[in-house]
Amino acid sequence: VWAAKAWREGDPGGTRAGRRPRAGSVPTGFLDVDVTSAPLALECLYTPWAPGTDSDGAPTPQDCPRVFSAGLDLTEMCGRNPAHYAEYWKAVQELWLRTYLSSLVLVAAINGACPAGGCIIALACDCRVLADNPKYHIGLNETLLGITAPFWFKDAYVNTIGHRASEQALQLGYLFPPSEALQVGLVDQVVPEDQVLSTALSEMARWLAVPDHARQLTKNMMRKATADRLLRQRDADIQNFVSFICRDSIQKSLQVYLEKLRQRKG
Ligand SMILES: CCCC/C=C\CC(=O)SCCNC(=O)CCNC(=O)[C@H](O)C(C)(C)COP(=O)(O)OP(=O)(O)OC[C@H]1O[C@@H](n2cnc3c(N)ncnc32)[C@H](O)[C@@H]1OP(=O)(O)O
Repeated sequence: VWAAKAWREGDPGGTRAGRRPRAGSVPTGFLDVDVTSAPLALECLYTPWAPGTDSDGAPTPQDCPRVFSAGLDLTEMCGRNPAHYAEYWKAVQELWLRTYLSSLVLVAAINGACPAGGCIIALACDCRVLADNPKYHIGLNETLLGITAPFWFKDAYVNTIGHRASEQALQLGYLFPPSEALQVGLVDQVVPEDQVLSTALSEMARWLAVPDHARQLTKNMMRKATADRLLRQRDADIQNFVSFICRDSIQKSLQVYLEKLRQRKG
C-alpha cells in the first residue's frame, strides 16, 4: 500500500526497517505500523515489509515473499491479559480508521496471501490489484480460527462484495483464489505476478488524475457512515473483543490454530 503523497515526494517519512513486526505493531505480514505511538499520520506511513524504494524512487518488492499480510498477530491474542488485549484492539481499530478514512489515494498491490486482518487493510484501500497466483488467497477466514469477525470487518466486506456473498464467505471463512476474488469484486484487477507493482502504479496515476478536493470529499461521503458506526461504539467494541478473546474456549481454538500453523511449516 502506498500513501500517494509519500510516493510522489519520494520520501516516505515514517519508514522503519526490519523484517519482524515489533511488539505493539498490528498485523503480521508486510504492514508493520506502530499505531500505539502517537502521533501517527497515515500520510507519513510507509511499509517496510512491502515495497520500499530503490535508488530511483521506484517501489521494490517486499522482502517477505508470498505474504501480503498474514492478518493480525495471533500471538498478541493468546495467553495475554485483558489490558493487553484492550490496547491491542484499540491499535487495530486505529489502524483501520486511519487507513479507511485517509484522504490519500491508497492502492493495495497484493503480492501474496491476504487473510483476515490483511484483507481488512486491503479493503480499506481505494483499489486492489492481486497477483495471479493460486496460492494467494484473500478473504475473512476468522470462523476457521473459531473466532468471529467484528461488525466493522463485516461492514467493509458487505460494502465491497455485497450482503449475500459476504454472508456466505464469512460463515464459511472462505478464502477466495484470485479468479473468484475478481469475479466477486473483492479485488479490482488480477494480473501476472511481475505486473502487480506496475499495474498498481498505473491505477494510482488514474486516481491521482482526478481533482484532489473533489475525490477526497467524495471518498469521505462514501465512507463516513461505515466509519462513524465504529467511532460511535469504539469502547464497546473493545470490551466485546476483550471478553470474547478471554474465553477459555476461544483461547483454546487460537492455540490449536497457531500450533497447526507451526507444525505445517516442516
Ligand atoms: C474477535 C476476533 C476478531 C478478529 C481477529 C483476528 C483477525 C485475524 O487477522 S486472525 C489471523 C488470520 N490469519 C491467518 O489465518 C493466516 C495464517 N497463516 C497462514 O495461513 C500462513 O502462515 C501464510 C499463508 C500467511 C504464510 O504461509 P508460509 O509462508 O508458508 O509461512 P508459515 O505458515 O510457515 O508461517 C511462518 C511463521 O509465521 C507464523 N504465523 C503465520 N501467521 C501468523 C499469524 N497470523 N499470527 C502469528 N503468527 C503467524 C507461523 O506460525 C510461523 O511461525 P514459526 O513456526 O514460529 O516461524
